[in-house]
Amino acid sequence: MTAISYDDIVKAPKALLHDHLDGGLRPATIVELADAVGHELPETDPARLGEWFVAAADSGSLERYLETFAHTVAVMQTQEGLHRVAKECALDLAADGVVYAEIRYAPEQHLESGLTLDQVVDAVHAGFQDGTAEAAAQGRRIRVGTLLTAMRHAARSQEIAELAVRYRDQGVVGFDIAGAEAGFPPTRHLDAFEYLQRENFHFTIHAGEAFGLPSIWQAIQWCGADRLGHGVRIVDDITAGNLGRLASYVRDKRIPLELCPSSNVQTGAAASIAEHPIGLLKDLRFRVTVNTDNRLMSGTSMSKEMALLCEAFGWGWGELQWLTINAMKSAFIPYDERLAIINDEIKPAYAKLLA
Ligand SMILES: O=c1[nH]cnc2c1ncn2[C@@H]1O[C@H](CO)[C@@H](O)[C@H]1O
Ligand SMILES: [Zn+2]
Repeated sequence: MTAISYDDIVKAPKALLHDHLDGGLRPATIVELADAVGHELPETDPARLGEWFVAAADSGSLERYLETFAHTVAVMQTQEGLHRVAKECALDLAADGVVYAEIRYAPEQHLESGLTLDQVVDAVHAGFQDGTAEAAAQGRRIRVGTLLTAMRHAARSQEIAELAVRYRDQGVVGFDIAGAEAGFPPTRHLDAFEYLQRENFHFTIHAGEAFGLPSIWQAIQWCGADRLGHGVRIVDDITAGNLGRLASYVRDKRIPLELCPSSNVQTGAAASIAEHPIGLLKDLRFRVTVNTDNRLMSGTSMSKEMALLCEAFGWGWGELQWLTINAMKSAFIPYDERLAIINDEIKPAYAKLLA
């Protein structure tokens, strides 16, 4: 099999389920916005600032990785800042060949200058609308939905869950919790998850990234998560190819794993891409998806993550199609819309690549 080129991967349609809005800013935009609001940055040259983020996030600890977000969240406190970041996010993903994306952020982190939760969501959605329209005008079709995240150390999850449901017909497709995992089990937010289930709404939970099986078990069996954010530590329940009860449940129920290889290497959840459990989980036919998590902090993109996996595991178009269809099957938009993207866009494009 001939190796696939990075440029060809960029052109192939891709689907992205796990990407943080505040983890994907363009360095040059951070510099400009920080200047406007008087926020002090560790570097003011865009190229060096980009390198600073990757190096600082390359810490081996989720807690230290998360500290870098202070500099992105600081410049996302106005409607203009939020609008610009969302618009550029849609444009950057479209330019990378992403045709479907679910982008998450925590509205409660953007209230420091007096915006209301509704103003935050409205500004982000206007940005995504303008970004997708501009991408379409350039001949690139992308659909973007948002997930509203509640911070797991905070106590606003019920409020954010209600906000997500209120905006369900205006671009919000799901809910999530994020932040430091150890010490903050998902059951702290059980009320919010029970509310979302009664509303027939969708949610994913960051679990099994910096903490192991108990976190995954709670996310699924107590909270009812539709998908697992990361979930990579499910391998702790697999011994020499034999699945324990929790790993079996996750595989049998086809619970999607939102795996983020580069991010996991930075936070110490995996030693390297080549040693990342994604290889094993794919061979065992879990519902594996590939994601960027934070493009800025990992210096990555969907195409880069896929290229890294092709290089590490010898994967080709067959595997990339499988990952892409897995992601579309696991998306939070209605079934008929998912099917249309799979049948009208993904399958025809990969059929040509596979030919
Ligand atoms: O991989 C991750 N694990 C846990 N929390 C994360 C990760 N990436 C980002 N955030 C957190 O989610 C917030 C909202 O987007 C970010 O501000 C960051 O604190
Ligand atoms: Zn994440």
